[in-house]
Amino acid sequence: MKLKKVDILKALEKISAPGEGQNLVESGAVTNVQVFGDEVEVDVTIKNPSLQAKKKTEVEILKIIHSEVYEKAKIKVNLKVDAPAKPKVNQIKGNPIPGIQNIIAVASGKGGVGKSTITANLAVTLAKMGFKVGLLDTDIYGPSMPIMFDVANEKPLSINVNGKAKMKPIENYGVKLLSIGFFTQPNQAVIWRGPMAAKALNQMIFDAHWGELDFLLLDLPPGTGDIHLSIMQSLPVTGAVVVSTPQEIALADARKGVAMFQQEAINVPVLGIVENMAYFTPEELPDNKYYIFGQNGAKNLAEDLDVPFLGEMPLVQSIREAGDVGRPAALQTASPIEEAFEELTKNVVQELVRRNTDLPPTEAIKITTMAGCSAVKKK
Ligand SMILES: Nc1ncnc2c1ncn2[C@@H]1O[C@H](COP(=O)(O)OP(=O)(O)OP(=O)(O)O)[C@@H](O)[C@H]1O
Repeated sequence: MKLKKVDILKALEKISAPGEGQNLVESGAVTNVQVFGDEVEVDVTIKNPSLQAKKKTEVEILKIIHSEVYEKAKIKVNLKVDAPAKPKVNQIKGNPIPGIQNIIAVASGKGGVGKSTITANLAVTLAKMGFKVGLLDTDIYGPSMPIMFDVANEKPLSINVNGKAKMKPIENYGVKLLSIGFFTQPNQAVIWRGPMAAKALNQMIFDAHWGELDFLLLDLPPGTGDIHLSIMQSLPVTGAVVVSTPQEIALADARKGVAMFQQEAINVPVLGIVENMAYFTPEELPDNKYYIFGQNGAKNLAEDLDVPFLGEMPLVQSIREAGDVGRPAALQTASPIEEAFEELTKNVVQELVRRNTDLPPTEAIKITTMAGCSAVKKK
């Protein structure tokens, strides 16, 4: 059968690209149609860059030509994306903290997805790379950093700095740590509410002697509550990392987490999404992977939301054990876990460098190269 270009165009007038009002022909999305006998080649350019939109457009083109023109037509779709340039909205809030170059907030929508584990391991990996690192555990509901860093019984001392009393962070594995956990009894329910918690946090930031830091990591509480809003508004947060497992309910909450950072009142650039517990690997069978929470969920979410995918971390028993005994797993030298955390950390730094290049040069953002990462051997 010999197909006609005009019939193909007429069929394409019946569909539109996701998120675009006009039909494919009217909007100018179809840039070329060629027919050779029963073969059709359609060039189309859409604005929505998500994988879903691309797939949907392609499938709809095939369907409409098969149903309206010729059911055995051999169709090739050449799909391009021409996303409108997003305005740069990366505005740093709050006053810069003298000596602290970059503040990275680590968040998750859902609790228990491994946000604190990822934060602790990012911190020790950055320290191993030669960066000066601080970690502030702001999780008022379940501060876990004192245990993860094996300093649960320590109390920060008050020191005198230029005539002012300052709180001295506890240091272990090259990371300076302050946590709400240092100021609460282990068995006491934490019922600090918004303003009080925000005040305590502000003290740990502004009345602490952090010294010079390349990175201050914030372990945020799970969810998207008031405490997040006040932290983000009072601190010059350089970027946010969102942790999720590949599971549907975790992803729905991670999506809310990303939306929180991107909303106007907060407006913190999202450095990317980490997929934790991406698959289970038994220690004795390191090549076996079991996708118990589903496969690539966070990776697909990152693509869908058009934010960077920073990497995946397997579910490994020794990561949990290392957290429980207070020695983050990334400290196990020459292990696959150490390598995986190095890869993840490099991706975070790379995204941060990219963000900093885009951002206005404020005091809060100074790291503009990955020089420090050269300490880590490339695979
Ligand atoms: N990749 C992993 N492999 C094995 N165990 C993990 C992994 N990531 C986290 N865990 C374990 O899962 C549990 C929950 O992790 P973690 O406390 O880091 O989560 P969270 O998201 O910070 O939780 P919340 O914010 O609700 O307190 C911990 O016991 C931790 O050791």
